[in-house]
Amino acid sequence: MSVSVATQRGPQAARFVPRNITPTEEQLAIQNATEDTVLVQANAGAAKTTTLALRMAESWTRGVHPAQCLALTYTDEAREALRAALAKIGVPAAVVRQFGVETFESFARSVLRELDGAAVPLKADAEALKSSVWEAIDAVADNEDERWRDELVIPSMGDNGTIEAFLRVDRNLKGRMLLDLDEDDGPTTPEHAASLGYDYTLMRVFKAYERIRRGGHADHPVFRGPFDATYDLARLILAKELPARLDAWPTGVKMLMVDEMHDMNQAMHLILAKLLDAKRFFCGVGDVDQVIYSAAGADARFLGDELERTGNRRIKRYTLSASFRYDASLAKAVTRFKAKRCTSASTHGTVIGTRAYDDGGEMSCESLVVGEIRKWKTARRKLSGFAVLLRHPHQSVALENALLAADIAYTTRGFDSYLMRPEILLIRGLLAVAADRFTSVDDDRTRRRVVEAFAFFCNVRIAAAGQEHLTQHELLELAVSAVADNPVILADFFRNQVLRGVDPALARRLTAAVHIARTETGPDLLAKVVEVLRMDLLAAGVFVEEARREEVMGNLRGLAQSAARFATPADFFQSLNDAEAKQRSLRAASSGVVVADVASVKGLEFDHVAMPYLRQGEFPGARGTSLEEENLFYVGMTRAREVLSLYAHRTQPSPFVARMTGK
Ligand SMILES: Nc1ncnc2c1ncn2[C@@H]1O[C@H](COP(=O)(O)OP(=O)(O)OP(=O)(O)O)[C@@H](O)[C@H]1O
Repeated sequence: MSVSVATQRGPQAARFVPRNITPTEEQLAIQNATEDTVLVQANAGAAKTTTLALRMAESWTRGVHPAQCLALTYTDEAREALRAALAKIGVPAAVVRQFGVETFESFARSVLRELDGAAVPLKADAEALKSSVWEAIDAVADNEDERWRDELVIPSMGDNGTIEAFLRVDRNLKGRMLLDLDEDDGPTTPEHAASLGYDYTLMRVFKAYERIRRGGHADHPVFRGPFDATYDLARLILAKELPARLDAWPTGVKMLMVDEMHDMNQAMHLILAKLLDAKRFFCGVGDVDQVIYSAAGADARFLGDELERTGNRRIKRYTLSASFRYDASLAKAVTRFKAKRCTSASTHGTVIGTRAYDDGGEMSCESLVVGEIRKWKTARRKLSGFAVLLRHPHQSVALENALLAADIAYTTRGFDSYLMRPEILLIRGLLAVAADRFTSVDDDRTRRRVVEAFAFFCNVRIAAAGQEHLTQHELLELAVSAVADNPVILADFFRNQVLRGVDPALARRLTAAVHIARTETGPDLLAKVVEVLRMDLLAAGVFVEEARREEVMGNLRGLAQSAARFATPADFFQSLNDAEAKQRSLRAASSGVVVADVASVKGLEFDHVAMPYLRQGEFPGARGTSLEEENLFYVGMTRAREVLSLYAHRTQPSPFVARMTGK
């Protein structure tokens, strides 16, 4: 029978004594655990990250150099949360810096760098990967050896929906490593694709795409997408091709940790299992109900017995039974919402408030949130302890406007301020042309981004006599800099480069949009500009993901509503510039409230969490799978320490609210 050494020795065995908290018996047991493989599965806020930090600090106190400790996570936010927990329990900043705290991806990149030889370019998003996907589609369409041509559905050029579907398959196949693990290593057939649950064409495209990405070399890709380093390293491990001697491999690491282990997918698991081939301590923590990346293959089973099944380790499970973050009332709400046991050990109270909001007026959602923040401010509480969590970025337009009008400083996480989103910058550019007032955008970086937005959405081809030796990219760079540095020439740039350098139909739409902005006034003006521009078509031309294209339209609807309050387009244009300047000065003066999407605060906590816009069709959103939406909501509500404010639509409230409050 295995008995935890910590239980035998008791709490006094711990050498590291934390600041700010008094560890419980359960925490001390993990802090002192001597088994080599420790797993902790516990509720949100039950001190998983803190206890991992305690374990790291204990090892350091016992003489393990912090650099011999490596903690891996999936996201940068989780990395940040672990470093914050180390600091909170009193580990000196210099020591915190020396601990290895990496994402699987950054770890994989650092290992592969040694093998790659030359640097492999990173293509960070769907827009950057798009051309390679089209190349792969062409390769599949042109393949004369294709045996199941009738089964292929080749999309037409420009169909971003295909790119989105492909990238989803790409991420899922790589996260799950389905093709790599598949015993049936023969050619891809329609039956084989169907048996794995994928579309045949997309599977063919995946194979072609990977050939292109590898450029004919097994071990030196031409580029990598956002999670490709994890996949490439996992493949090498699976094929037993990882060189035995690698300087970048963390041979000297004695302690290995994984935080937020529910984010693990097969590729990450292979890397972890390889790291655990060597004799080193392992502690992993997670919460199966916080799986929000299943599209990338995240699977709660990796918190199960996978390590025992695939390696020669015996798992010792420890528990952290109660949450310290929130009190019994919120723990009860978690029990109701997730149908699981959740208790609290918190010494502070948590108030859950629910307000009904209307579509506009004094009881609009943003007015209510602003009212709550004002109360918080009046009580002299820190604004940075107040987080407003949104399900969709477009919801920030009305909220940011309300915050600016109320002189409340804020920062955004997980998305840009709406003023800096490309579609809003394009509209700002058109209004600047119409009003001939580009000079009143006082930040040159914003002016650059406005000009770039023209190029981005309109696919402008720059003509420059005498500079034919330059590429389009270089010409565009020169044009952008020239206009940003000398804003009075925006109108010339628009007339001579944009209107002449784009498709004639688009030129007509752009001209019509500027004409409306010059000649018309009234509350519907901006909606008309957006309509005549056919922003939906422009968005479809550049954004791969449908959700992103919907965000564009959502952002513009929000902008049109804001515009309705202004007498003329010039006034509205000026108000956006003023808002930007005000946002900067408020931010410089004080750290503000946090406006974030839920995923970007996973692992973090705030004294006050506000969740606005809880309406049917918004949260849960129409798109996501219901379990993932439910997990997102659970992550959001469990970020709160003292106050959780929920704002539910008066006539169409989100069903999640009733489920958690029981009313
Ligand atoms: N023994 C303790 N006494 C009081 N507070 C504690 C104790 N241990 C941890 N905490 C506090 O409880 C809160 C939640 O801890 P932590 O963030 O580690 O939880 P978690 O389980 O990792 O959360 P999540 O599931 O959201 O990632 C933090 O404020 C932490 O400082």
